[in-house]
Amino acid sequence: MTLLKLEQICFSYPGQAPVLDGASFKLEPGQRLSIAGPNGSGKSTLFRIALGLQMPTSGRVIALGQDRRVEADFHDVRRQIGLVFQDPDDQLFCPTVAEDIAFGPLNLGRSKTEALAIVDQVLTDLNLMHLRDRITHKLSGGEKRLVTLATVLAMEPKALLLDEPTNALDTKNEARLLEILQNLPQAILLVSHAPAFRQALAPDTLELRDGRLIAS
Ligand SMILES: Nc1ncnc2c1ncn2[C@@H]1O[C@H](COP(=O)(O)OP(=O)(O)OP(=O)(O)O)[C@@H](O)[C@H]1O
Repeated sequence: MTLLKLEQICFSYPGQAPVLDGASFKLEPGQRLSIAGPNGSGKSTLFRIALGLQMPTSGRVIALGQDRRVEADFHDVRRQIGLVFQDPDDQLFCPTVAEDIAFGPLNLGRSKTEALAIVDQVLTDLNLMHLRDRITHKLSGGEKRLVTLATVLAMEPKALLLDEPTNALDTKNEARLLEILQNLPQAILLVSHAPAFRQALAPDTLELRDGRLIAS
């Protein structure tokens, strides 16, 4: 089953020229796909539309085999397709790292013991156990980014939408993140301005130009 299919998406912010003007793509299970395009071309907007955080003016969002039209249609989508936001501060809101990672599993109905076991497992997998009890807002930018990925992986999604995941990472952590992502089973849709990172993780690239996605 195709995980995500966007068909002919059009979208404008009020009083502005259209950002998206017939953008289409699809993401299959296990697929790795990049979206490239200049600043302001609409990449983050496209991600938000894919998860129902913004509604398109026209076009179809088909996720996990079903048409998604209204807010309620997207609750299940957001559980199964994890978005790692461009800015970690949009995603981390609990006092500690462990609480932030536990939030998703608790929300899905896991017990506190189960959620804490998931926290430890995800942090161990990402080699981040040393951050477990840190105050989230006091983490460095790069640490926040890795914790953000942990919060999403804790939900065991089928796909990851990654918006500029290498932002704020030093060379060593960028290489570590790449290795982690390369070994994940999930489908990945990557937005990145770093050509080498795209090439290594998801060389199959669509270019967002004039509101449309074109194979490059
Ligand atoms: N909430 C908003 N209200 C009005 N305009 C917005 C809003 N969010 C984004 N825009 C505008 O829409 C356009 C697309 O923005 P978007 O963030 O989707 O681009 P992007 O391709 O992700 O950019 P970047 O590569 O810089 O992250 C830009 O011109 C931006 O200024």
